[in-house]
Amino acid sequence: MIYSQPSRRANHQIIVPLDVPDLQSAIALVDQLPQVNFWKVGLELFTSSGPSILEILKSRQKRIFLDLKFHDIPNTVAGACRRAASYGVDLLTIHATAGKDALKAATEALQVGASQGGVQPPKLIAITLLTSISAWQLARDLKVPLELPEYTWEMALMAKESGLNGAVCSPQEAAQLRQICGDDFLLVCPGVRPTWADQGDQKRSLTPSQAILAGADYLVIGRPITAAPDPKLAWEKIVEELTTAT
Ligand SMILES: O=C(O)c1cc(=O)[nH]c(=O)n1[C@@H]1O[C@H](COP(=O)(O)O)[C@@H](O)[C@H]1O
Repeated sequence: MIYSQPSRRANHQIIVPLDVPDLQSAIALVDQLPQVNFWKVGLELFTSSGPSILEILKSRQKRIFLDLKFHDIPNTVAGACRRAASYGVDLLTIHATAGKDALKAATEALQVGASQGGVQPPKLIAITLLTSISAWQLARDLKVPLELPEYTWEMALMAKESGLNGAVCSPQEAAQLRQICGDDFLLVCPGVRPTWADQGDQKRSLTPSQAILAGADYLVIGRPITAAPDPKLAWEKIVEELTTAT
């Protein structure tokens, strides 16, 4: 089944990563692209600058995807999730391969952390398989005997059964995950590349319009926008593509 989203939502469906080395560069990017409603704070920026960027984004009424990709034993993951939930962010990531016990501990810890912080808990979404991994690498390097699509379905289903709100998947798997996991399971797709952008290290990509038509709720699009000669123009081209496609 093909899903489509109302076009007026196009500029709310794009999440732009702040993949920059420090707070100053992050603020400069946020200032350069006031049209962006949803920003992602990931490992590079959080490692260099800690949580201060979160308050800055909130003071500008931006939505926040805190992409820390937790992957550890249940007790450690739960502690990290309690702290992360207290920040009042919208989305938070954990690797599905942390396993069922860690996923369940994470979902429970979010409730505790959010109530301690007096905020709403974030939606917890599981990384199924990084979009930089090809089918060949999955088999040869990671020694996974399942076919790649099946592996991602299994990871998404485990996440759903463990009480998570959604998954991060490549747009190439979005249509099947939507069918398998249902309409109320969030699908967040990185690895999105307009036809005019470089692939970079992404191995399983589709265009923005293909990803939305496949059933993605949100698209994470970084370098095609942030490394473009004119980031504002690149953003507008992608919004236009989404608006005409849906
Ligand atoms: O969790 C993520 O956001 C993520 C998962 C994944 O499987 N692949 C992936 O690329 N990402 C993130 O999505 C962003 C993609 O950036 P670009 O490749 O520049 O569009 C980066 O910030 C990655 O950390």
